[in-house]
Amino acid sequence: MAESTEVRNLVYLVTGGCGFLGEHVVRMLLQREPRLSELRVFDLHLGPWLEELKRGPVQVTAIQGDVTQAHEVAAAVAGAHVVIHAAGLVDVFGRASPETIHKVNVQGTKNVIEACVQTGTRFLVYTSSMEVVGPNIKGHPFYRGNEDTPYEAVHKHPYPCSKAQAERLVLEANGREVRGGLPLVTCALRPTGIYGEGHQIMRDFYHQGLRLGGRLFRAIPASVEHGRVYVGNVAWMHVLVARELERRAALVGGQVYFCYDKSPYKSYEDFNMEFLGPCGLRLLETRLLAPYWLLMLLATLNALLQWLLRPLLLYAPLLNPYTLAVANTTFTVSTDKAQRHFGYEPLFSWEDSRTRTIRWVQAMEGSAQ
Ligand SMILES: NC(=O)c1ccc[n+]([C@@H]2O[C@H](COP(=O)([O-])OP(=O)(O)OC[C@H]3O[C@@H](n4cnc5c(N)ncnc54)[C@H](O)[C@@H]3O)[C@@H](O)[C@H]2O)c1
Ligand SMILES: CC(C)CCC[C@@H](C)[C@H]1CC[C@H]2[C@@H]3[C@H](O)C=C4C[C@@H](O)CC[C@]4(C)[C@H]3CC[C@]12C
Repeated sequence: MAESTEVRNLVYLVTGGCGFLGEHVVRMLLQREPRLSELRVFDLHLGPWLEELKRGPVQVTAIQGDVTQAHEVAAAVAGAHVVIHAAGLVDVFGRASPETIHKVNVQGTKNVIEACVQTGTRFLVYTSSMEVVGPNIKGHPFYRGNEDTPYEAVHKHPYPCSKAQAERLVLEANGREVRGGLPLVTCALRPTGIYGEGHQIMRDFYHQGLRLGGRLFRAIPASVEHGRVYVGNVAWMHVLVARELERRAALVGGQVYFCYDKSPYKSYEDFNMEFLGPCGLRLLETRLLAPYWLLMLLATLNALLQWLLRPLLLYAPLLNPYTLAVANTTFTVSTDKAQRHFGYEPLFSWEDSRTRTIRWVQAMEGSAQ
């Protein structure tokens, strides 16, 4: 809990503050940023849970707004000391058009940067993604890499393209003069696959398992490692780096940091089973039944069906050629840059992260327990 002895004089703005990660960032700020006086939560869709937060010592201001609307962003940013820009359109399933993804993720980020410059806000943390690096569509493994590991980043899909462009804009804006004459200080955090309470895809896998009589079928070889990080630790990294941006501006400004913790390196499905297993699901081995070529065929068929059905309905299953390539390519990070630069240590151990996530799955409606 925040210590009451500190002077509360800082105003923070969290864009996307009602999303999966955003909600954790909001709650973490309230618990762990003792200098906070006002927390502005900006989102296209406001969550009802915000109401309960308004009873604490920090003024919580809910702002229903759209990052693609420059004037709405500028109004929300004006007077804020720090902006954590987590709003984004996370879509690798073809639900939104490439134009919409670009508008929200790239134009939205431009609007946030310009708002900081115009209104005099000096500190900006951007939630980027591992996808600005990879996995690339060539299937090159990124094995326990760090921020300096060379990798052929090839962006074709609209989502990673947009995250890479937005990240570049944020980093290039570091040092720009903001209203009042002082320099803007920016950095970007790159989470790998985030998991934890509120994770929609985990929810989808769980419900799919229940529909299949408590079974899930292995599609990805167990040897493919996929980087995962607990949402509470990603939120903590945001809070910590936001706090340190002023004190360590010369070191942290313009930098990128992978988000990491002590979560084990496993395949995407084996990792999910760490939570879904204790909730009653089993992962069945089907390598002989579903070889890679068959999965690719199904993924391509899904893409074709999506295109054919688009005039009638939205068909957007989890499996498509892009998600198959991401899930089927090793991408894991091993780094201590955030620890060296701003003293980050994971707040939640792997055991805590696992327990919290299992409890959340168990509490879901229709639980197998
Ligand atoms: N989930 C992951 O595994 C993951 C991994 C790496 C990076 N990220 C990044 O983290 C950020 C948060 O992702 P998330 O998983 O919490 O997704 P999410 O969809 O749960 O949250 C995104 C939030 O942004 C809001 N938003 C979308 N369009 C908006 C707009 N036009 N104006 C204002 N708000 C808008 C949504 O309403 C939502 O609340 C994103 O920038 C995403 O790219 C996520
Ligand atoms: C082959 C299928 C059975 C399995 C499909 C799983 C697939 C939906 C998963 C696998 C990997 C997941 C992505 C990965 O964890 C990292 C990110 C980065 C982040 O910025 C946005 C989400 C995303 C793309 C995950 C989406 C879901 C993926 C592709």
